[in-house]
Amino acid sequence: MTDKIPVTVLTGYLGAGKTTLLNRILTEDHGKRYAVIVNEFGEIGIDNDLVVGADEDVFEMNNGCVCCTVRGDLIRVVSGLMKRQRPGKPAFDAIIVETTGLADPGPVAQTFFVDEDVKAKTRLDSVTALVDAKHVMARLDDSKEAREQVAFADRILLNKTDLVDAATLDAVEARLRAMNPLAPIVRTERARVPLDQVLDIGAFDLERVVEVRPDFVNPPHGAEGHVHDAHCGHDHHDHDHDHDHGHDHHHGPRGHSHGDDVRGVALSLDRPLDGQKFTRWIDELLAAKGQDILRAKGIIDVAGEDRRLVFQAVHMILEGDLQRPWGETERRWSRAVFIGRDLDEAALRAGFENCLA
Ligand SMILES: Nc1nc2c(ncn2[C@@H]2O[C@H](COP(=O)(O)OP(=O)(O)OP(=O)(O)O)[C@@H](O)[C@H]2O)c(=O)[nH]1
Repeated sequence: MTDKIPVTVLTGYLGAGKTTLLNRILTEDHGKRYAVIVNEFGEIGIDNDLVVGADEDVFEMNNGCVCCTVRGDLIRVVSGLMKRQRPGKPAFDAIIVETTGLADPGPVAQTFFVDEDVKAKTRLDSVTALVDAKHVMARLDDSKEAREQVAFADRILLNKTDLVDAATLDAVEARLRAMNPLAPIVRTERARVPLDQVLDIGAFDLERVVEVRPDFVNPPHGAEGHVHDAHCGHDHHDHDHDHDHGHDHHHGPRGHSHGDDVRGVALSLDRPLDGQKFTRWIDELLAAKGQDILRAKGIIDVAGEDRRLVFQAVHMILEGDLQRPWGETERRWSRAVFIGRDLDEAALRAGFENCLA
């Protein structure tokens, strides 16, 4: 048991603070080597690039959504990791999986029980959910995924405590507690938490999960959560995406929709943008449409600037700063992703292109 590599799954709605926690873990002086698996939205690779020191230890699942294709991806990535070795021991001390904000963590957790190879070498240590204290109430009302994430967690970090008052925090905590009576709730700002409270805590409780979801370890073919394996008689990676997974989303060529109306729009440009124009555009856009924009983020090539402008938004709350310089051989380009309801892709694209220097 103890020589199995612990796996921590980070879940939480769009913008709750998963990457913030991940970066905290990776920068802390712990002498451990972590393999990090991130879910990438579409092909433009923003998330991977926002993980500090993103290097050979960060692995991508390229699909932005944890439907069965990504579970296949996850099995492939984890199996690959297990084959690596340091002298006398595995190549990594632990694995951290950051799921997308729109994912139900159940299928990801399931991967560590269903695939024999993965099961033999890893142990699911915990599913930790990040919660955005400011926005979570509305999301618990309107998003099934947000509710699943809270219900499924072994540990909850009630994050962004700086953005709300004490009464709101108490109300949020009471609601989380009602949805998940067992998971300890830790209040955090910028996901600041002692790492021994989130890593290697042995919190995942299969019995509890099986009580809530009896099919957890062995969902039937065709059911949500089913993992295709050798017994299915078809190749997992090649199957057609249009068939019915028993849940309600599909992937388009650019956008990605989830549930009825939440979708993503990815934009990119190979020419530099005018920094002032871009700032004005994003400010005005969030002021006008911030209710519908659940999440926006991007890395911008600003004309006349050597550093990368990174912006992040959760609804109307925008943060942006100039971060590290572009590398000598790095491709300089601007990428942005918007995830929300009723997004007007053509208008977003036109607005973005209007910012060209
Ligand atoms: N005010 C405040 N902002 C925070 C806190 N934690 C994170 N943020 C900001 O919230 C935004 C989203 O944080 P991320 O860590 O990228 O969130 P995420 O869950 O990884 O987002 P997705 O992967 O897109 O779902 C960023 O701008 C963070 O700087 C906090 O405690 N307080």
